Amino acid sequence: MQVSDTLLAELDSLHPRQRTAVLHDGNVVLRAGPGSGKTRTLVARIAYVLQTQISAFRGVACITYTNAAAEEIRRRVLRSGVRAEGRITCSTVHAFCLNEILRAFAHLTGQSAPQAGQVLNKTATEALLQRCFDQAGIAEVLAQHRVPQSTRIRRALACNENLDSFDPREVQAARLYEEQLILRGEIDFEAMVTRAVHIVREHAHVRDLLRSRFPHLVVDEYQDLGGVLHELVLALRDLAGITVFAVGDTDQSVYGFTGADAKYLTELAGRADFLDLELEVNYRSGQDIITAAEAALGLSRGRLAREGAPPGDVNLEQVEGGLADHARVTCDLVEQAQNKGISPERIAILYPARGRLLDDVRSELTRRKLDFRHEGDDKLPTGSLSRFVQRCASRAVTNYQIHTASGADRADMLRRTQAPSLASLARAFTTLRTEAQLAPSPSRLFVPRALQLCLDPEELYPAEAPALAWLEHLRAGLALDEIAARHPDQDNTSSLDDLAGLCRSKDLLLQDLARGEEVIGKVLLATYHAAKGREFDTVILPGLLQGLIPRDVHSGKQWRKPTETELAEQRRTFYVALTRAESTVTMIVGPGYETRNGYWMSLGPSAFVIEMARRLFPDEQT
Ligand SMILES: Nc1ncnc2c1ncn2[C@@H]1O[C@H](COP(=O)(O)OP(=O)(O)OP(=O)(O)O)[C@@H](O)[C@H]1O
Repeated sequence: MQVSDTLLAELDSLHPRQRTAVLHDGNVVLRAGPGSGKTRTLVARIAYVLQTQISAFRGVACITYTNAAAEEIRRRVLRSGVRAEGRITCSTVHAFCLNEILRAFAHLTGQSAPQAGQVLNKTATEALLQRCFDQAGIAEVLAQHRVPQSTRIRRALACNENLDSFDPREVQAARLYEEQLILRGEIDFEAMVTRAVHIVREHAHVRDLLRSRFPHLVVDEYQDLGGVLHELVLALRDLAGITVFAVGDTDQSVYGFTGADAKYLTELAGRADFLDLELEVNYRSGQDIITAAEAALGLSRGRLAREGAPPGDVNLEQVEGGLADHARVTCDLVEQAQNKGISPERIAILYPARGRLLDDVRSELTRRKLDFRHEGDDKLPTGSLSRFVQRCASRAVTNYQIHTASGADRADMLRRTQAPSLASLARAFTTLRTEAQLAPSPSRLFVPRALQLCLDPEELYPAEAPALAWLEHLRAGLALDEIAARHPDQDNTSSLDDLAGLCRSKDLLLQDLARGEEVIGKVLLATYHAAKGREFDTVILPGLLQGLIPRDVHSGKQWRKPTETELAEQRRTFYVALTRAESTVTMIVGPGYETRNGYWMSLGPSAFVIEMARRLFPDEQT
């Protein structure tokens, strides 16, 4: 089979080791540091496999940590000139297990696929867990504060791991919870994976069907996925014979609190049937940034910047007062960067956790009229129906922009557009209807036609149009309420009403619904965790103060000092934040901070920054 020119050019531009990973005829583990091109290699691998290794009737399954990452990878594969629509299934592990295993094969295993409202949402999950906590006699802590811990226990149970380190009452609550799910015929996120593993292990014909549909499986951010996913990958590899391509970085493992463990990546890499490759070049950051980040991590990985890359700037700003000073300096730095011509979306302000620091930075940005987007504000409802609406909004905005552009720009915009295609929206719509067990549409053309009417630029819904009117149009045009009422995912049941409520109360514009669109022209304000996998020209890290990072951990009852393991994980999140920067990273330290209750904590700069400085400048007094 022939390789397209775009893919050939991409293969040519890769480092020989990246290329080896793409072309290897077998399982691969690619372990590499930040900015080393893991995602780029993964995208090239998917494109290469689709184009040359498998027939047009088969596809590649790609598992990512977030929906946003899944969408980004899908887009990048489509841009590589590969005819992949319908052949690439990019989703989170939960969506993969639910849609591609449980829903797809439930009927072959004597079980029924989840019915209306049987896939629990967050609120229902917490309520059920609370009942199990009550039954297990845990009165001193609310279950909603122990969800990550319960997840860890459930994962350990599913993998038959040692449970001695857990509170036996919480283990009992987790067991009760599992029993309740089965009794009630319900399923939640965690159970999707364990049940999928069970089905794959127990049913040979399911394995055969999975292998013929997806002879290749690609997994991103392997270090952040827990033991159950690892079991699934091993079952797909060893029992179903699916070829696996996994990428990850043990130094960027930051979800240990939910049971993720980088040891699974190491284990996979140690297997004889996997080619274990490492990449050493960091294509993102200058050498000074790389060296500083490794000093912060406390591990000398010896990674190198690409040849000829400027060294980058690593700055330390010291303020005299509290968090208001951090906010002021942060905004000064944003203004200076913008004055140098750096576009707002290439600047990120990253913070360790919500609290007064975030409040102060937010108010100062607003006061100075600096346009920013805080990830976490105005959160749109979760769930596949809400996501579908957002993707339609993205298409509608893009349609309008293309429609109103001049002839020459139009061709360029069509080439560069990241909005989902009509075909992929039609497919997502059909999937939603099928999942809701609604009759198929009257004709093959009905869906694209109905969608086109809702997204038609002649309707003149520009990016700045009020989102509510557009949403009502879409709801009616595609009878979305019918889906909401019958869909198994509780997340979908009220999401249309919730979306409409948000549009009304916050006067949202169409561009606010269009995923990704709103990032343009705005500085990003996000947590270290949310910045994972992304890159910016300039990164500003305010609030590097002892007590904020590293910070105490809430154990459900009270605050306590982090354990060694938790401390190491917090250090890795700081490392992740530092390594997002291409040219400049500025750390802001000071004598202390005031809490939301008004107490002054004078604990000085973060120990992570002090340790980093000591490693970088061993002869100087810090
Ligand atoms: N061979 C290469 N030549 C030039 N640039 C490259 C190469 N490989 C990757 N890059 C660029 O380096 C940057 C980082 O790549 P990518 O996001 O794939 O890295 P990553 O390993 O996934 O990073 P992280 O783990 O930090 O998320 C991107 O801008 C990418 O285009």
